[in-house]
Amino acid sequence: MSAVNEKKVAALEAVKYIKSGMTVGLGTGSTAFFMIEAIGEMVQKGLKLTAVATSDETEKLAKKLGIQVITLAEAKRLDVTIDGADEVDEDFQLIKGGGGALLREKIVAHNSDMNIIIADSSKSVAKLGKFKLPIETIPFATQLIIKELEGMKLAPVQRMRGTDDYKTDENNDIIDIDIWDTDIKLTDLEQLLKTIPGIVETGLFLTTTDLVIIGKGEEAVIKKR
Ligand SMILES: O=C(CO)[C@H](O)[C@H](O)COP(=O)(O)O
Repeated sequence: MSAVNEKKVAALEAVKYIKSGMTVGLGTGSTAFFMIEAIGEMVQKGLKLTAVATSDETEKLAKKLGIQVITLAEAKRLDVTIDGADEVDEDFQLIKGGGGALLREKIVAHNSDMNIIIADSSKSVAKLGKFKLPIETIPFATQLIIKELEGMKLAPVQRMRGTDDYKTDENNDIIDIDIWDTDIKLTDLEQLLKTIPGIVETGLFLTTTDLVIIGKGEEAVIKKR
């Protein structure tokens, strides 16, 4: 079965956790797309919910499908957030940010009572780091941060869109780094990166995930923390 179908299988399983009256965090990316589409259908059939979007793209899609989108401040707290991931390991640790929405995604995850990650089977890994870890930086500091990360042997590469710097919804930059060979523990690496002024957020989501739903063939494999 194709990755696209596995994404859909995982998404359709995840929306079963949504109940009427909930405030739901909507993730970003091609897997989250199927979840948002399914929630749109549920809303059209009469389900009442409010949603907080993790990116401008998600907000646009949700509104188009008739989902009521509110701000995080209005929501105060979310019942459940469903989002994709670039990699997920056996300890519920993730790399996210391939789609560049890591900052809002991490804020929304932090403010959710339950976080469900949906992914196709290729995202399930024994060890994080084949996927380059995205970090979001303030443009004022980006070039100096790149130099610092080079010194840490993390092979930083600034993300581009064509010939322009890639920009996040917050108008920040993304630097993708290679953590595969680092012997620094992930929790320490996360802390270390956050001590560098100008790094706003990293794509390491180490503690927020409660449930992982992997589409494997026609089946949804559910893993609970
Ligand atoms: O973190 C993300 C966006 O910032 C996405 O969840 C991640 O990139 C996975 O995307 P996709 O479902 O398209 O593979």
